[in-house]
Amino acid sequence: MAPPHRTPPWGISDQRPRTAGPTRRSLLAGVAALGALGAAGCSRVATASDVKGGDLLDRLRAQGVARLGIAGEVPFGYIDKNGELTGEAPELAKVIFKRLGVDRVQPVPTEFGSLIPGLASQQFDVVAAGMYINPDRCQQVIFSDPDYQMLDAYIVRKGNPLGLHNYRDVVKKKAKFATGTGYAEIAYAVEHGYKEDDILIVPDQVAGLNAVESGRVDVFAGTALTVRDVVKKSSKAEATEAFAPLVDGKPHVDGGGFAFRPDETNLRDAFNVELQKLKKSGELLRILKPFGFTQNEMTDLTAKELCGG
Ligand SMILES: CC1=N[C@H](C(=O)O)[C@@H](O)CN1
Repeated sequence: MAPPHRTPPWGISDQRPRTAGPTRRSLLAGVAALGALGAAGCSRVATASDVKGGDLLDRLRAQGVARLGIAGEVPFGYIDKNGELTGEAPELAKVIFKRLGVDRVQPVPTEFGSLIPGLASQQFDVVAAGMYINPDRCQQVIFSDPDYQMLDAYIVRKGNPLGLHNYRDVVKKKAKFATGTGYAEIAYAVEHGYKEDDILIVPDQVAGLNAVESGRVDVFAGTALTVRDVVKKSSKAEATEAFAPLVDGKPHVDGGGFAFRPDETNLRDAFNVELQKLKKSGELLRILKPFGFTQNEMTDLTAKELCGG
């Protein structure tokens, strides 16, 4: 097999004709021209390479694009049937990044459980998947304030034959339980006494629906909006009423937001300022409404509160 093509280091064993690339003289002329522009008082838009390694927001502005980690979950972040990036989180991110001077966003799809590792390993700049903000995740990433609040629901077989309405029912009735990779619902089931090794972890809500329809499991847990959406086309399964899982014995309402790498506080803070403006003006609800969000999902909770103070 031929070895992969490598660009040789500049000037060393470069086989291209010398006329193809810039000569030392033309490079110096370019530098001189830029200097002259500066001296004449003309400003130049910074390019990505100018701000390499600096503040992420400066870099994104220079690049003109922010990469969003999404998990193919309707209605939070997904590619629609026309191949377009959409969902509550990407649509909100588009508006906020534009206001921050970043013209475009670009999707990087992955599984939900790979969002935090993908963010940490620079696969994307921000997680825009409606991720719930909780103390465990706050050890690994920093969050914007939540843009919505949410309850959970289950996918069950039509008629809900085992009568599963919350995690206590699941444990009591020894139901076969599934949820998605990396989902917060794993910890909720465990908190209620379900053995972690007995949980079937599937890649996403569509696989969860299939598992319920085929009888491999009795129940799949997800956000109320995710579950409601995915059962729409099923003749064999339905969504339960939304409910609040118990955390430390008390009903818990989740809040979802955007996750950033721990040292990107500048970007997170700038993002929060714009998010708060959208909350105040009511634009936030207008952006989220097409995805099934209502006034009930609007929240004043903060990331600090959800991270545990
Ligand atoms: C939007 C979303 N939130 C939950 C979580 O953050 O774990 C999971 O249900 C996966 N999807």
